[in-house]
Amino acid sequence: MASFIIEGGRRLTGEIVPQGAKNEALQVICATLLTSEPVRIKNIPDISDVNNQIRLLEDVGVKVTRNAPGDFTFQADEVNMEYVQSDEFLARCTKLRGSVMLIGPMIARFGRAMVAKPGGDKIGRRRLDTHFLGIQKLGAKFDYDIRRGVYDIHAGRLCGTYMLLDEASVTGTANIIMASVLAMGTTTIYNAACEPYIQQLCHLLNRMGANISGIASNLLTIVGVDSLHGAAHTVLPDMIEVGSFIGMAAMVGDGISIKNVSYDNLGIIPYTFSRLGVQVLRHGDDLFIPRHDHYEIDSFLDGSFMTLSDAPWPGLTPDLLSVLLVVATQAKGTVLIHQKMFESRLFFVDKLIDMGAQIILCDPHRAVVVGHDHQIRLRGGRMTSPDIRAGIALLIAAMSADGTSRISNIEQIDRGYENIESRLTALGACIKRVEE
Ligand SMILES: CC(=O)N[C@H]1[C@@H](OP(=O)(O)OP(=O)(O)OC[C@H]2O[C@@H](n3ccc(=O)[nH]c3=O)[C@H](O)[C@@H]2O)O[C@H](CO)[C@@H](O)[C@@H]1O
Ligand SMILES: C=C(OP(=O)(O)O)C(=O)O
Repeated sequence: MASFIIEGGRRLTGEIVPQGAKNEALQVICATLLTSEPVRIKNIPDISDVNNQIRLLEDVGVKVTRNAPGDFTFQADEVNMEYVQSDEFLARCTKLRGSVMLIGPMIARFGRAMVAKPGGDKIGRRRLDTHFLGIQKLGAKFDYDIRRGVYDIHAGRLCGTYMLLDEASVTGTANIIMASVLAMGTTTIYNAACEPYIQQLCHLLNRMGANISGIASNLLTIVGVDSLHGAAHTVLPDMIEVGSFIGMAAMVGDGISIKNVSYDNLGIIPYTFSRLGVQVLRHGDDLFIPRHDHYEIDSFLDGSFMTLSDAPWPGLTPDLLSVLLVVATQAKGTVLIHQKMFESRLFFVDKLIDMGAQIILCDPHRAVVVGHDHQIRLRGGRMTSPDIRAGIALLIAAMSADGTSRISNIEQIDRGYENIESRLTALGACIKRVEE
């Protein structure tokens, strides 16, 4: 276990470059299993979730070559399907959520996959119905092994079909797409998730020879092909990291440029920060966030209180609500943060309340934040990072606070933010990593 010790009150200034997107990298790495030819992927972030996913592929025999930092070639020409069934492999899969996306490509190409309960953030129920129902509809059979607690999935060649997903699950959609690209006939997925992560996966698969149309919409049509070939791909900047940096710059910045953000793929994120009164200035593909000594939360046109809530893309990603909530603690005004998708992601507000923030946790999904308008500063304290996004939100709170803070369980932050302490220290933060 490691902790961060943070000296609060420093103003940060300079330029920062976002890493490649974690959630996209987790998908496209799995897609390399769909061909025996080499697939080269650039801008892969050096974070623990993605490194674990790469290790899983290596474990099953995929040849992984590191061409340069963040630039890898994967070649799945000798996959060991015996090892996929081992307890050792299944235990490793439970370490991260992304491992669940090995099912789609494995069942499509090898007719066999195994899955135990995947890991990832402990943020409430995270069901897999959408994944399983979709892959079953394509013709796969699921047997549950009670003794081992794993699903054993078998199939001959999958058959394309129409399906209306019960929810626009991100990893579920990715899994079904990867299962259907090699199926016989046409698959139509309605109520598909369409985050940039999914769009990027589809573009890569098309470059590998797949036939996917409807990309960026919630209606995808996939005409199955007999085989896929090698291709190259570059992962987009991580929009959640960009959003985290916007929030950080608003709270503790003295003028911060966020470089090469791929603005068109940020969707509603910049606008959402502007609703809290944060100025997000666009210069080409960079963002500039000026120093904010004061920012004021908007109200709706009818004068009612602002609400920020998550929704499937192109709505607001749930992964930024924790950061938005922290930013609101120093704004002028009141906002309701409504986390609709996950039921255990707002409990971290207790720590912010201990630091002096004015927050009412109404229920597990909703918190009302009454901003201090910079009249009262947060106080440093001891806290633990319950999940990846609460972790970064607490780090931002600690950087803005008076005094010293200690955040433990920072392995959660390491899951999704590359080398965060040195990147923020380069901007003027005072953050030290200590092993416990
Ligand atoms: C590895 C990865 O890519 N993880 C992301 C992925 O997780 P993941 O793919 O696991 O999340 P899902 O999209 O499946 O669903 C998230 C939760 O939201 C609920 N739900 C989902 C869709 C919907 O329309 N309504 C609804 O309520 C689901 O029941 C579930 O409880 O998408 C989540 C939702 O953007 C993000 O928080 C995660 O960072
Ligand atoms: C919830 C998240 O990740 P995961 O789905 O990998 O747990 C996240 O990235 O905020």
